[in-house]
Amino acid sequence: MTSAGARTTSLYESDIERVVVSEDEIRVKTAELGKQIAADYGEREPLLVGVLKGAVMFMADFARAVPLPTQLEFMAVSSYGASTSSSGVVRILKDLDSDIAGRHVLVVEDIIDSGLTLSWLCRNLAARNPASVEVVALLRKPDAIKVPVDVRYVGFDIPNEFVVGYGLDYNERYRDLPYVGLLKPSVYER
Ligand SMILES: O=P(O)(O)OC[C@H]1O[C@H](OP(=O)(O)OP(=O)(O)O)[C@H](O)[C@@H]1O
Ligand code: HPA
Ligand SMILES: [Mg+2]
Repeated sequence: MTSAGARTTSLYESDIERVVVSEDEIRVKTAELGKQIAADYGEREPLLVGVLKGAVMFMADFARAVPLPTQLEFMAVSSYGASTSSSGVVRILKDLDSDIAGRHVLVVEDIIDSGLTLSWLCRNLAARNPASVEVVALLRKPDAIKVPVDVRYVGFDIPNEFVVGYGLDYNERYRDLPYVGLLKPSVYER
């Protein structure tokens, strides 16, 4: 029987130039980050804040890779819309369901590109009086950063190219691709 991952891969194959971070690399790194964070937090119970929609796959896998009791919250923000570059204007589409005052907040993000989304979000969360705010991001583009963001945990530094998969979209497509891949420019130049 063909696995769901294999089916998704073959459906999108002609749109992907190359794999940037493979399924195996994501799995191994997520386990490493989970262990490291558990060691760093010790007795402190993190409140994971996943940033919808991009972080949904990483959040689901990461939450199960942290050998600590965690709680899950989600925020939805959008700065990209249907474009491949950030508008710089961040909108809250869905806010947290609970009060984070006194909590150890760990923001879970799929990617830091310009840094605009996270720098805005960290300021927004810090204003709610949490005990701490840290960030774990699966991907970061060091050459694209426009505003500095203090990120404690990063999975992979990647080149400054538009990638899709594992939660990351182009025009709401490819989020279900099981790896992170480089989208052929011909797809967004269509
Ligand atoms: O560092 P930046 O340049 O701000 O880019 C990173 C952000 O952009 C993407 O979200 P997007 O706004 O596209 O929403 P989505 O997660 O729903 O795709 C991504 O998921 C990050 O949240
Ligand atoms: O490279 C990217 N791909 C998809 N979504 C994104 N949001 C910021 N950067 C990216
Ligand atoms: Mg997006």
